[in-house]
Amino acid sequence: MIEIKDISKTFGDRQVLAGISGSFKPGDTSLIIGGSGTGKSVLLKCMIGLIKPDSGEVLYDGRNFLTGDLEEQKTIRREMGVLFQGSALFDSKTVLENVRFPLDMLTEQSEDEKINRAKECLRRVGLEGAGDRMPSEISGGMKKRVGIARAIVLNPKYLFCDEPNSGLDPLTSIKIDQLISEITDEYKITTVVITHDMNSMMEIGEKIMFLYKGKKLWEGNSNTITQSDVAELNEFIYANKLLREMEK
Ligand SMILES: Nc1ncnc2c1ncn2[C@@H]1O[C@H](COP(=O)(O)OP(=O)(O)OP(=O)(O)O)[C@@H](O)[C@H]1O
Repeated sequence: MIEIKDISKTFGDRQVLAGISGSFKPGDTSLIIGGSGTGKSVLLKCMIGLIKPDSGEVLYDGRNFLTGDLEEQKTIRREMGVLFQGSALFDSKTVLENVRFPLDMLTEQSEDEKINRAKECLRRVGLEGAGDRMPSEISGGMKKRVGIARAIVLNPKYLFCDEPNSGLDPLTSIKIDQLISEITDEYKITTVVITHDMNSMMEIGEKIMFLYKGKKLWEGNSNTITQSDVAELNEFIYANKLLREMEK
């Protein structure tokens, strides 16, 4: 379980996050949604320790990530998997080398153990046999899968995905969403996904948090999202639908 309490962040004279609180449960794929520039990525970065909030708390199963001692922070960091926007693969490494990279950096496992674990993760994301290929030789959807395999290679308790659907066609997007959701459920991971994608909201939104100008204006799930009486959320959904219609 991840709990965030009253997170605020200001850059210069611009307040980007204004007291955000909420919780995320194991086995749930929780979504953070909202328009461009509303603070989604900054919130995610505060949660994973890439940005220090001005105030507030981030608790990982009760452990305070921001004020805990360095050893504890390191332990929590090792329990996180992150799928970055654009997959962030190393172009000069093969698919298998990309997936085993966290094992090389953070474990003392033997060569065989690392190769076997990386292969196991590639198998889990449906890329068995693609280990020797280079990132430039595979599709965008496959790259996301490699990114997911790398994010789960250390068996994370917490998984963070920043716009996992960006740049993908609708069908591939759905498959990637399903994969993230299945893995979350299977390993009882606490997963937090930032997305703009309306399909994702309807398909995998077990918990959805809507941000608007740095504030949490609404919280619910895919069943309740279309019944909200929050005007800003309704506008966001409407704009999303319109965009989707125009793309057809
Ligand atoms: N390191 C930084 N320094 C200064 N301002 C920043 C920094 N990071 C983000 N911002 C600003 O904070 C605001 C929120 O940015 P953020 O990236 O969180 O938006 P977002 O909701 O993720 O948007 P998008 O969907 O377009 O990615 C933006 O105005 C951005 O310019």
